[in-house]
Amino acid sequence: MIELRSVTHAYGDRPVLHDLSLRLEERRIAILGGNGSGKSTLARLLNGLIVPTAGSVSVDGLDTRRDGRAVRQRVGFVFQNPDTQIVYPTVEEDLAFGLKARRLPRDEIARRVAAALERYGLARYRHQPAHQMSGGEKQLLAIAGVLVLEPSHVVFDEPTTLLDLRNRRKVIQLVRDLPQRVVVVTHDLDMIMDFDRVVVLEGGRVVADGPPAEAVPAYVERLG
Ligand SMILES: Nc1ncnc2c1ncn2[C@@H]1O[C@H](COP(=O)(O)OP(=O)(O)OP(=O)(O)O)[C@@H](O)[C@H]1O
Repeated sequence: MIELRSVTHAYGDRPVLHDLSLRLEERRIAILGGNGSGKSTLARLLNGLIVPTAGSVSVDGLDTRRDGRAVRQRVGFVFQNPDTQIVYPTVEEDLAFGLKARRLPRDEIARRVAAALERYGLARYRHQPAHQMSGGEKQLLAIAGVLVLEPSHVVFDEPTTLLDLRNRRKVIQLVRDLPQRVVVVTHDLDMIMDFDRVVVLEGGRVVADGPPAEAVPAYVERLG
């Protein structure tokens, strides 16, 4: 479970999240909100990429401020732009990078990389330079690079924004099939219609929170 207790976050002296308290227990949770409402800030708080100015965030009882490293191992984070995430020249090396950093045994790394290449349809790109892939392929690689680490929660920041229809569908299906808890920041309403919970932010505050059938119309009404 991910829990936020009275979380306020400010950049400099400008607060962008105000006293948020949330228990994220459902399996698939979406964060909706207009531009600048604080969605990415909230997402980054969930895996300790940033820590709150006031209040606390915990993941399975681990505090992001105190146990940042352990939290980041539990909570995978997929950035909107895969270029931020891809670090290694070839697809295969990129997938192995995070596993090597965790000092897993060599044969375990090879096994996990081979399985990920297969599962995410990347096998034929194995030896290709990652920077030569298309935007959609890179997004899949970035997602695979996070999932290969087998996190117990996965946070996605606008995963379908840069994708064409085909890759968008692929990513939606992939997210749908994940066994982990997923938290998705998105503007893509189709993606979240079967989610368990939708949290709507406006001006750094929660203005709607419930199943998609309730929260999405509330969001659309507020934006319109
Ligand atoms: N690193 C930063 N330094 C200063 N201000 C920031 C920083 N990151 C975000 N902000 C500001 O905080 C506010 C909330 O930003 P955030 O990225 O969390 O919103 P968002 O809801 O994800 O927006 P969008 O839908 O446009 O991506 C914005 O006004 C933004 O300009």
